[in-house]
Amino acid sequence: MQRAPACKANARGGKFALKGPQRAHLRPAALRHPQSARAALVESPTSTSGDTGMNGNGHLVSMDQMGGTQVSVSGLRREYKTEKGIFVAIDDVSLDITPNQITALLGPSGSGKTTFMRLISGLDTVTSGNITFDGVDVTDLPVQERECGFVFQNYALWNHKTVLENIMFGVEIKHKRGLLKELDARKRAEELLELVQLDGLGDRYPRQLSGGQRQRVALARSLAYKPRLLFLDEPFGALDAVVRKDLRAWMKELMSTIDITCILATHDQEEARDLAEEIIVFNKGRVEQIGTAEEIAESPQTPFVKNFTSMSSVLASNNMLVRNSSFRTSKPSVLVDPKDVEVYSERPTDGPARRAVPCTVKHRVNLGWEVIYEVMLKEGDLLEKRYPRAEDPDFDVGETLHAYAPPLAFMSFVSEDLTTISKPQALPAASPANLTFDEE
Ligand SMILES: Nc1ncnc2c1ncn2[C@@H]1O[C@H](COP(=O)(O)OP(=O)(O)OP(=O)(O)O)[C@@H](O)[C@H]1O
Repeated sequence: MQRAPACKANARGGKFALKGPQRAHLRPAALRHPQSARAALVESPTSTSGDTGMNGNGHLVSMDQMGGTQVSVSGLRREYKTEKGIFVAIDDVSLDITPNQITALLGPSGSGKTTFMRLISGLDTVTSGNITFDGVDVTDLPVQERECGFVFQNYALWNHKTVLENIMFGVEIKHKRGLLKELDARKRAEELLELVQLDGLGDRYPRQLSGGQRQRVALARSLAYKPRLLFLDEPFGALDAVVRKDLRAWMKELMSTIDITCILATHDQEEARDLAEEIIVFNKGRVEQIGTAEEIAESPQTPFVKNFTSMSSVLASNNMLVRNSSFRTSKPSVLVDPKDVEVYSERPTDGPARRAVPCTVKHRVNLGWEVIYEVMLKEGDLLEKRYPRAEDPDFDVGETLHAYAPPLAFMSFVSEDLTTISKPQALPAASPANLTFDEE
C-alpha cells in the first residue's frame, strides 16, 4: 500500500491565517490585512491575551497553536451486509493526509470516495482500522466531536431561513455544544459572509440566490463551525459548466488564503487537478495511487490510473502498433494514451518511426477550439487523436496515415486490472453550430 509523502510542514499561522504575504492580491476583503483576517474569524474577543480561537475541546488557544488537522488512517476497512453477502466498500486503506491543503479523492462512481469521507468524519463507523487526527485516535469518537464541516453537491441549506440565519445556524450549533464561549452569531455570520464575498445578501432566502451563490453560503456555514476538517463532496456537481469553473477558481483562491485541511471528493479529473495539491485515486474501495496531478498524469502506477486519467485506448498486445514498437508483454492487452501515438501522412524513412503501421482516418470532428480524428488501425482498433485548432494537420476522412508509438507508451494489463475499460469517447452525434462532422 502506498503512503502519502510525509506531512509537509504545518503552516500554523492560525486556523484562518493567511498563507503568505505574496497572496495579498488574492485575498477576500475580510482577509486583506492580517489584523482583519484574525478579526474576521476568531471567536468573540473575550480574552485579553491577544488573538484567540478555540481548539477542538472548546478551550481558548492562541492563534499560533491552531492549524489544519493532520489525518492518518491505517488498515481502514468498511464492509456492508447486502443480500448477496458481504460487500467491501473500503478495503485496507492506509494513508496520511497532509494538513492545510486540499486533497482530492478521485475515482469513478462507486469507488468508495463518499464512504471514505463518512468514515473519517464519523458519519459512518469502521469495520476495522484506525483513524487519527493530529496523532489522537478518533476512531470511536462520535461525529459531533470530530468537528468536521461539509459542503455537499445539493447545498443542503434551510430554505425557510435567510442566508444570514443559515450561517448563524452553524455558529449556534457550535455554541450549544459548548464550543463557543460567547455567542455573537450575527457578527460572526456577517464576517463569514464577507469572507465568501456575499456581504449585502444576508437577508435573502436561498431561492433568491444563484447556484454558485448558494454554494458559497454552504461553504460559509460549514466554516462557521470552525471545522478541524472540511469535506467537499462533489461540491460543484449541481452547477452548470461556466458557474462551476468560476466557483472553482474562486474556491481555489479562498482556500489558498486560509489554513484548513480540506478533503474533496470528485470524479472530475480536471477539478481534482485544478484544486488539489495531492490526489488519491480510488478504485473499488482501494487506493491505486497518491500523488500530485503531474505525478499521476505523467507516471500512472497502475493500468487503472492510466486508463482513468487519460482515456486510453485498449489494444490487443499482438496489435502491429504494439509489436512494431518492440514492446513485449505476456499479458493479453495493452493501454495506450493516444497522445503518445504519433500519426504521419508519410511514413518516416529513418528513426524508430520508420516502423509506423498504416491506419485510416474514419471520422473528423471540428469542435471549433479542437479537431478530433478517429483513426482505425488495421486490426480494427480505434484511436482518438485530438489537436488544438491551430495545429490541425488537416487529414482527410478515408486518408491512409502511419502510426507509431514508442515502447514506453504502452502498459500491459489483464482485464481484472480495470474497473471499466474505456473505449474511445463516442463522437458527438448532434451537430451544434460550431461543430462540423465528416464521415467516411
Ligand atoms: N449502506 C450501504 N450498504 C451497501 N453498500 C453500500 C452502502 N453504502 C455504500 N455502499 C456501496 O459502497 C460502494 C462505494 O460507495 P460510495 O458512495 O463511497 O462511492 P463513491 O465513490 O462516493 O461514488 P459516487 O461518486 O457515485 O458518489 C458502492 O458500491 C456503494 O453501492
